[in-house]
Amino acid sequence: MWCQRLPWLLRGRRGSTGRRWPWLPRGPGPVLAVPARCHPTAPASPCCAWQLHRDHLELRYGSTVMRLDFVWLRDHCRSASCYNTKTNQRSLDTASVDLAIQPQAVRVDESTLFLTWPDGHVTRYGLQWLARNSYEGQKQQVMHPRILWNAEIYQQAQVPSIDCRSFLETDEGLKEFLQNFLLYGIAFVENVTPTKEDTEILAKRISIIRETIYGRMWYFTSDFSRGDTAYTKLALDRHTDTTYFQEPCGIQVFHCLKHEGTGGRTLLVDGFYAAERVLRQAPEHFELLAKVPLKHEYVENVGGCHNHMIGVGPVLNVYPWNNELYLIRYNNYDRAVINTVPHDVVRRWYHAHRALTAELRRPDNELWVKLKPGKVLFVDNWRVLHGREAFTGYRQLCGCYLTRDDVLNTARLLGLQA
Ligand SMILES: C[N+](C)(C)CCCC[C@H](N)C(=O)O
Ligand SMILES: O=C(O)CCC(=O)C(=O)O
Ligand SMILES: [Fe+2]
Repeated sequence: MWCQRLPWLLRGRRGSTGRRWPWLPRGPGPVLAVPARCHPTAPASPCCAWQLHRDHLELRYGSTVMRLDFVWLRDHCRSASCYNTKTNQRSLDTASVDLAIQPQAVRVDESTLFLTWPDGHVTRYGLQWLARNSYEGQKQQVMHPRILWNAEIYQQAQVPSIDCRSFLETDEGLKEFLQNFLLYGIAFVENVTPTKEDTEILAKRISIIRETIYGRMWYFTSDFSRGDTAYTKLALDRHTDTTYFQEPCGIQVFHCLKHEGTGGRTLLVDGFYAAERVLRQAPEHFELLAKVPLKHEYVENVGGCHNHMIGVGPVLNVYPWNNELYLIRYNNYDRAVINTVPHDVVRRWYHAHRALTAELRRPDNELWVKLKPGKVLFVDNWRVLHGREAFTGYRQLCGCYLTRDDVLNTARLLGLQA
């Protein structure tokens, strides 16, 4: 094991003596002429040590140990001939790189890795850039910082609603709104004129509206104009929408324009909080919910509306490299026949689904709000489940779906991590 002999692993941080530790590659003879070594670095910069292997460079920078494949190192070259910094696009034809490529020479100073390739081309990498962009660096990072909540956590946080004018007219207002939205998966704008047109203006401030089979901006009342229980007065248990799309809608906007009657409160539940609890209590349940693909389906034949949508995917969708949850697909109404799961897994899946449902239904996870004209709710439909209480009387909601990429785009342009 080479690491047993590497001083930086024994000593933690590199000492201040500036002494070099020569290192010989192990295994069946040295593969490259370049000797690996731990280099002295400026006192303030993290220790850097490196070692060459047959097909990759192993580099320790601070606490990150990176294994950088030679083809990867050639492919990501940021030199003027390989990368267009005006368009931020690769110009290098990756298919022209020899898949057995090895650098001819390697050098590291306190901030930069220099590689010379067999054709004489020189590639430079900032060590910080490598630490951020390596697989190991990504693994340590979360893609989306979030605050998971139950009702108490959310209420105690006293997340403010953003005033409509500040949202529409200032970057600060918009940024605060988006920060709340990214952290909690829900956010409110208040003092909005209760019309469909004004709601559309809000939506367009952060995103492109995602047109679906329900239209672009939709209005709905309990008139059963469409083949879905949303268009009735019945209670709706917690769910995410459009689970029957290959890519469920990212965000849902709700604006209650009118309600003359009783009931009709909106229920919000942080699906990621519930999933996190399942992970802690029964990781095997979490894993099953993340692995077993299911179908959701929307079959409609009402009036002139004929639709048949199918979406396939697990209940919990995680990034494969760090297991971070990014999408929950949970809609017991729209879940289709389970016919993609082998016999011996079905029962285990039902147990896992029950465990998640039990968490989602814990009363302390339920946030109940009464939507009022003027107050617009944005829900992260990949994370937060919504439902509603049964109601009486005339109730009219308007809203739309947003494309997730465009909301995140706006957030990034304002300097937020999204
Ligand atoms: C929001 N809007 C009323 C337009 C549509 C409702 C869609 C309801 C469907 N069961 C689902 O969960 O996707
Ligand atoms: O009526 C409501 O408050 C919400 C209904 C619903 O779930 C939906 O429109 O997606
Ligand atoms: Fe819904």
